[in-house]
Amino acid sequence: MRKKIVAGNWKMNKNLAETKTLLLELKTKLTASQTEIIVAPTYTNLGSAVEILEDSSITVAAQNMHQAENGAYTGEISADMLKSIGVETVILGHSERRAYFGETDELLASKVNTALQHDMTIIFCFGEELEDRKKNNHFSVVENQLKKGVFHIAQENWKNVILAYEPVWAIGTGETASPEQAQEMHAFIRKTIANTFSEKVADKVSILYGGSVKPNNAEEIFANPDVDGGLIGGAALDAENFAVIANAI
Ligand SMILES: O=C[C@H](O)COP(=O)(O)O
Repeated sequence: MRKKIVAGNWKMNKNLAETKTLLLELKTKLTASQTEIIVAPTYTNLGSAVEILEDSSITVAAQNMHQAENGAYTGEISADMLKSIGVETVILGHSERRAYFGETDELLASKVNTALQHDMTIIFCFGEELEDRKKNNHFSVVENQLKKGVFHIAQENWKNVILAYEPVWAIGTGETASPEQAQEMHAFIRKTIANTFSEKVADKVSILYGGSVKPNNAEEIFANPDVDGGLIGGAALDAENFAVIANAI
């Protein structure tokens, strides 16, 4: 049985006080959830988030990390730093990191390696742009991102991998992939993993959908057999909305 996961990527939102308020609201609203819940506040609030969620089943992820162990990389955060405050999961490859911070497939492969060497769980994001879909290139773009970003991972390390398919045209736009488009792509991803590794790896890996998931569309997206949950942006910033989405699986 694959894990069902709903993760909230808070991006650059919520100061410390706001973070504490939202986390306390989530703790009260999500007590009965069977789904694995992950929240990714900004770096400055990760330590507080870990403390606040200590007695709950909600876990904390970082939104990014550097590939080096340590050194002269002003402004960067290492895997060891994250682990030292109790953060065991990291989002890598988000389209905003790729687009605004020049993160390439090669750089991401290196971050993936570092995170896995530290026994962290990665939420690896990828997805095509609107132009790719219009030209019917979306399958090859996604396959290429997977090949370059995660297909070098040793079979035994796939237990620490969560994939997040996020079509760039659906992120923060209010436009979402239709349930059919999401299922079609997720099935393609799973088949590609089965062909590259094994049916067992493909069956086990959770593939999340991200891109304008809201309380009113979560259920139909999550109902697809190859959609194992969601990576939620805007709607994760409100406890009520996030709880509805988390309970929609
Ligand atoms: O990481 C989350 C995704 O970028 C989705 O964001 P969104 O739900 O605001 O479209």
